[in-house]
Amino acid sequence: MAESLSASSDAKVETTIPVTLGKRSYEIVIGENLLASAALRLDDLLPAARYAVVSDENVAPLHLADMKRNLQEQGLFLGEVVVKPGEASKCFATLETVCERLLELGVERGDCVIALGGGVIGDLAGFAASILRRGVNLVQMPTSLLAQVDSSVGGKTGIDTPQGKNLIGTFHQPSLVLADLDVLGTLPERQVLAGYAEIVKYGLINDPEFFEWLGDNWRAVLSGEPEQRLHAVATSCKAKAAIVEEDEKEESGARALLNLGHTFGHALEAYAGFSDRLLHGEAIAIGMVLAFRYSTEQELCPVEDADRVQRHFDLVGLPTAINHIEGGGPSAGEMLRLMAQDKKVQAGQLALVLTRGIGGAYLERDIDMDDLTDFLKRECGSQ
Ligand SMILES: NC(=O)c1ccc[n+]([C@@H]2O[C@H](COP(=O)([O-])OP(=O)(O)OC[C@H]3O[C@@H](n4cnc5c(N)ncnc54)[C@H](O)[C@@H]3O)[C@@H](O)[C@H]2O)c1
Ligand SMILES: O=C(O)C(=O)C[C@@H](O)[C@H](O)[C@H](O)COP(=O)(O)O
Ligand SMILES: [Zn+2]
Repeated sequence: MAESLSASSDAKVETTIPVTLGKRSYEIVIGENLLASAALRLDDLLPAARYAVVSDENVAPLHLADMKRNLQEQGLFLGEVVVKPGEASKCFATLETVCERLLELGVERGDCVIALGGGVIGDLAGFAASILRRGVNLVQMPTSLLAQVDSSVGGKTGIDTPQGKNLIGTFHQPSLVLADLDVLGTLPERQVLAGYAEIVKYGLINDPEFFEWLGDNWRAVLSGEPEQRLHAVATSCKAKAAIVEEDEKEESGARALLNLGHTFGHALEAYAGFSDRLLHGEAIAIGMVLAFRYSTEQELCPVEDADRVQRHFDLVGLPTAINHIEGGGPSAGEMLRLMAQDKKVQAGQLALVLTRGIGGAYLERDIDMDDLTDFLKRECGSQ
């Protein structure tokens, strides 16, 4: 295991990963029992701040109490905003409710919003924090596997609109990420699998050894074996931190690699109405398989690699084809219309993260739209 583990005072393991971004640098702390002791860390980090927690109706009853009590004891707790769970909360209406409630609680410029939840809460509360009084502090306390390995790191915040995914948002880096592995114990199995898709993504982008390791250890990662879970979360966070450090605002193309599978996946999520019909991790599992299959058709990627990726997702129980979507998927035409909203589009030209094989992702701006249309007609099983 590559990450350095250190025993904290109560002999729990934890590892800290720095994200080095000049004045916006912060740490990702991954370990056990972190939420209960969060108040102490926060006091060291932002000594003058008070805290308002944004969470959802699933997470708050399970995981808010200890942290809230700690903060209350020190007179640092401003209050909580609890929204409905699920992707549908990443919308203007919920953003408005969250912002207004945070203002009513008296969150000031020097105060801090804590995002306690999955990626939906991280993106929504992060966005609210970035626009409230033109920007207040943010601490990410991710409670889903997906949020611990991806969404809590890197500063992308936002909401969805009917036009597409994450089309309204900001870059707003957190001051700290506290990924408490214990809280994953209450996460439903379907959500664990969805988070696993983003873990596999790091292997597929540029780390074939990690993909290999996941091939041997996926059961332990999914079932929550502490050593393997920690290794998977820490490897993912290190990989994401390195890319974000290189290209914080997705300008050079390096960060776009984190979008492997997402141009297809986001279009599928929009088609499914940003609902439980298709979770983000499920959509990007299908999207990554499509990116590999299209790369194979373009004679960029060995067919064995594309087959291996699909077999791995099939084996773990993630969807791997458009017709796996509950209720059916979009037509090729609908897919292309939704993909055209992707934020990587420049001068109307679609860009895709393609691959030369496992670990060989790259950003391709020269997409042959006839080839892509033919590919999608076959994948969608329709015009
Ligand atoms: N900002 C980024 O860089 C980034 C990266 C990846 C994904 N995302 C976004 O993240 C979102 C997906 O995140 P997600 O998969 O965490 O979804 P989510 O926030 O909807 O959480 C998944 C479900 O699990 C529940 N939950 C969360 N933690 C729990 C726990 N410990 N115990 C019990 N239930 C728990 C939630 O209430 C929800 O029902 C998408 O909107 C996606 O676009 C953002
Ligand atoms: O952090 C990034 O950069 C990513 O692309 C990570 C993705 O997993 C994540 O889903 C992100 O929200 C997608 O970003 P978007 O800019 O395509 O909306
Ligand atoms: Zn994603």
